[in-house]
Amino acid sequence: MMGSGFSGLWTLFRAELRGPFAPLSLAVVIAIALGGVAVLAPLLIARLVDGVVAHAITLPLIALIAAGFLTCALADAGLVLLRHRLIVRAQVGLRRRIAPLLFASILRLPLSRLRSDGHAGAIRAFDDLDDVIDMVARTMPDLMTSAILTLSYTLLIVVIDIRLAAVALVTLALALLTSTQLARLTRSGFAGWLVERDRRFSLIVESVTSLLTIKSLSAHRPIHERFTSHQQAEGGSLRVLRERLGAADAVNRAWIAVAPGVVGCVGAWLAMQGQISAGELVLFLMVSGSLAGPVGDICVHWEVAQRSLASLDRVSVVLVGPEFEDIDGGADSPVRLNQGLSLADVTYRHGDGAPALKSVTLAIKAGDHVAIAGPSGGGKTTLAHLIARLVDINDGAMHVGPRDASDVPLGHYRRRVLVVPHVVDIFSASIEDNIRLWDDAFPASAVTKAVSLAQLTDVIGGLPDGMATCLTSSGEPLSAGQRQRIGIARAMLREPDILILDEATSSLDAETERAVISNVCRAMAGRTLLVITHRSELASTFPRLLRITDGEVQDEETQRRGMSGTF
Ligand SMILES: Nc1ncnc2c1ncn2[C@@H]1O[C@H](COP(=O)(O)OP(=O)(O)OP(=O)(O)O)[C@@H](O)[C@H]1O
Repeated sequence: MMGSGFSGLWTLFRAELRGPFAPLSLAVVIAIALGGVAVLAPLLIARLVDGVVAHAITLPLIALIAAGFLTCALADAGLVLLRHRLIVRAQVGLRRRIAPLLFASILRLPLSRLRSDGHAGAIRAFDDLDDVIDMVARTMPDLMTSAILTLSYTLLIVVIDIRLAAVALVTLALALLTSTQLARLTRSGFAGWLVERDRRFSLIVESVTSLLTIKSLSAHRPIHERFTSHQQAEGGSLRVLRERLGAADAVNRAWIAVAPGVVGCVGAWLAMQGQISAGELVLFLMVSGSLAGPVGDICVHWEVAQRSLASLDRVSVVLVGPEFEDIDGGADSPVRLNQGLSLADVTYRHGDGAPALKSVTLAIKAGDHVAIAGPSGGGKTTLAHLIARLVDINDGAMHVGPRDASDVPLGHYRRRVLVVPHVVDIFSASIEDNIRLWDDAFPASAVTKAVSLAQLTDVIGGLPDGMATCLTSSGEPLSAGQRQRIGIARAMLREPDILILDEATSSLDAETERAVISNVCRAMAGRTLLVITHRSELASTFPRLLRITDGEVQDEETQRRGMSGTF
């Protein structure tokens, strides 16, 4: 029932969460005690009824039974309170430990996975995780408590009268069976609904982050219609789900409602025959009536568990899926990768499409500065991502010096080989944090130098809060070109062995671009620099030009060969 995702997640829970499971075990012990307390009240009532029938009732007996009830009620309330506290502790503990693991997993997912699944799935994984934690910490103990109460009441009615017990148990078993079977159907309904919910969520996020485009193109109406159609699709899947849940609930309640009638009639007949006393009949009716409560709860908890299991299927793919990158590998490695780069017969396809790079063979010597140009869609960014190992090559080989690039630990490789994209991701944080990316290992002087190389000193100096200025996630108050220079400063701070600028200065005016590129060339003297550009003036300032057209690379010498470093 619970699939391989469950076993993987369960192993993780067990390995990581010994602490939070301790309160859960206690909650189970309390559930057993609650089962014991629950049967005491009907026993006391039966004692009272039998006393009345036998004319043996006395005031001390009434007082004793009243005191017994009070004790039961206090014990029950105390145990329930304690159980809730333990469950909340377990829930909070599980969330505290598993959510960071999930976040770490998401950061380790290959880019191709995130692209193909869409970002909403990864973001929503945290909601899915909350569902799963609720199931482990709340639904399961609740289910167990209901099962223990059911068992206690069942034992009691079997002891009172086995014939009546058989009648009651058959009706309740039928209720359980049909409702749990129907509830299982709701799991696929939940899965369908979760997909539609994510689609709607993605549209909301994309629309909010693209407000400028929507406003400037007056596209609000069609976008709104798109939302309405997503909403309708989600409503449709929610309706299917609710109908299934409704059917399960109706059948469950019908069985539970019919059970006391059947038991009452058979019991009255047995009492008429003198086979059971009035007290026993009252006790039986009370206990079998109480039995309906936990049985109904089992059905409800089972339905809730179906939703959590649908969430579990999704979160286990992200949390314990097979594809993760070892981005911590070689964290302290001093090995430099400035030993030349070569690609032999390299082919790369995005998904199942046509190859974006076709049998590319090229060699770049250590310390070379090379321009890369070519028509849009030719494969320049793909080559950059491949060299930076943001994607894995399908065929062929890539070497850094004598070593196969894939033999270098990925984390170390990515720290030494950097790409600056033309759209720079900005975090809602200070400029300094955006450049450091919260890495305190860089000295302040290195940050100042990186800022200066990116021609940002005056820009930041002109802001009232300087480096402490907080940016929004869309980069305000910086201009597009200033944001690009934040990307350059990030790279300069990290002093890579191989740096690829992927149209990283495309938003700058010609003069500032010249100054930034000149600084970068100087800083990268003796290290490898690849500059992707659509500007022929910029490309012509490099001693070597690679032209990429339709996935094929042509190596062109520029007329200005020999000008490296004199940009
Ligand atoms: N994630 C992706 N999934 C599928 N195909 C992709 C993906 N990224 C790029 N492609 C395809 O790969 C080819 C090369 O794209 P690439 O981005 O490398 O071109 P480019 O030369 O950098 O273009 P531009 O100059 O416009 O930035 C294109 O045909 C593009 O459609």
